Amino acid sequence: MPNEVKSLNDECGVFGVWGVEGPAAKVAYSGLHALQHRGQEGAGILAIDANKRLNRYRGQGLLGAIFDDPHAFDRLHGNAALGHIRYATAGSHTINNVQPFMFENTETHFALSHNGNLTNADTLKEMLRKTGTIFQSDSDSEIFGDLIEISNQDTFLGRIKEAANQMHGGFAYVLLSPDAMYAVCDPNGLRPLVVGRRKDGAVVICSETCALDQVQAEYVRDVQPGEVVIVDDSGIKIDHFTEDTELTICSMEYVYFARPDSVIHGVSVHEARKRMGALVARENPTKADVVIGVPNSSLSAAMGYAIESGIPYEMGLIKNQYVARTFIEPTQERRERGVSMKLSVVKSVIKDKDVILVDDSIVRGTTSRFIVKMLKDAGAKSVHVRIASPDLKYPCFYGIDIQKPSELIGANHSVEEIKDIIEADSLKYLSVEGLIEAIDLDCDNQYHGLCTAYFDGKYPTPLYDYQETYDAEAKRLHLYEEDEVNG
Ligand SMILES: O=P(O)(O)OC[C@H]1O[C@H](OP(=O)(O)OP(=O)(O)O)[C@H](O)[C@@H]1O
Ligand SMILES: NC(=O)CC[C@H](N)C(=O)O
Ligand SMILES: [Mg+2]
Repeated sequence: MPNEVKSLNDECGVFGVWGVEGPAAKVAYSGLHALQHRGQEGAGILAIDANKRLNRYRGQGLLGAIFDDPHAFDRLHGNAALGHIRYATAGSHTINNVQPFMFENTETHFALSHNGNLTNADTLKEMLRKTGTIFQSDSDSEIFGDLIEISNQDTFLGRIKEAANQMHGGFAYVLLSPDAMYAVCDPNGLRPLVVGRRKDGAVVICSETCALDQVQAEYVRDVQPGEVVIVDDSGIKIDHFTEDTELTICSMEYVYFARPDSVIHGVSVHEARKRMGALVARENPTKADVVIGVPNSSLSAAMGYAIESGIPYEMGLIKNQYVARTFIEPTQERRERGVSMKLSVVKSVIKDKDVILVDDSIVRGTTSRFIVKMLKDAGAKSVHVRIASPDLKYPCFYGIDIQKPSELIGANHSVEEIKDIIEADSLKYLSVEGLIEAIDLDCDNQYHGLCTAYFDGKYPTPLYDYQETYDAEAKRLHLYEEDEVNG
């Protein structure tokens, strides 16, 4: 496994490219490299050769290490390729679950890469099992391909649409067949997916615009909820599998997951984070000597906080560049070890100072508890923790690995208790209204275009297979009652 430390699990990255002048697999590799922050558990690239055969190379760990094998690209010929970076939300951490998945039983063979999490995967698997489907993995992602294979529709596009209508939850899929590349986005657009075009005419569909930049592709458009985008030698066509759509893209993409140089639905992630930091400062004015961020994800928010408050921004924490993200790590023990190997204090910045520590989120509390202690050990007079997103109390079922409320410190403790647990002098979060204002999507639906369920429990869809377990655990943790009290 990679030398990776992350407290919030990432979301998976997908990258597809059609019509490259030259080997498409190399373009996919570059694109996936820019998406590595979205998952560190495994990666794969598949290419379609001149004989329309699918060839794949995949492995566990970081992309660079997997493709360091001198023979990795030996069979990856052709002008179209599909890649995936995995961070597991469903299924085991095994090589069988590393994507792209290949489907070669039908006359139309194809491959797929998925970012998201299906909320009715168990029900669909049960149904598929009865039709005789033999699964190649225990991941939810392959279900789309299995549904396409059993569909009776006449055309491949018809089969894609029929299958997409049976799935619920978060899904941003890219599919590749010898005839075309397709992008399919769930009716709420929970996960990001963008289309771009290179100078050689090749079309790219991937999770974030930072990967478009990496492969010199110009942004064309975001894939919208319910859409099927079809790319073939005649160009890009837009279709849809449903018109019953409502954009509620994951707000955590803006808070934490996406790279700051990405733009999602017209909003720069870096600028949104700066506004989150500025608003948390405005909502909770506090006197202090320095503002510091927690590299990497909260640096934009810390800058925004410093500018708004007028308190100098300083580099109080250093991140070891050879250790990766913490939330993404699959076990708590590895997360804790990860944080301690990852961050260190610049003592001259901290000693005898009242410090504002800005982080983008508290999930399990591993990171903040550790950092506050480090800052105090380095001589900080006081440490005021400011979180540039609201208190994270509710699990996510759409593609982030926080499915159990019991894992979330915010679900189990009040803000006052969390402040004591992390031994901070004070602790404040951004309000949900502040978060919506900071992201400022150009969307006037009831959700302002965002899924904020992790903070307010307002899930934009039914939870299907997860509903019963969620209800039981939420009741046990008194989440509903607390919200009623809070009005
Ligand atoms: O409360 P916790 O469970 O510790 O999780 C929250 C922390 O995890 C994330 O950073 P992470 O270390 O994953 O990645 P980063 O280096 O990209 O900021 C996030 O930015 C918080 O710092
Ligand atoms: N983070 C993701 O998008 C995960 C994809 C898929 N659900 C898996 O577990 O592999
Ligand atoms: Mg962080």
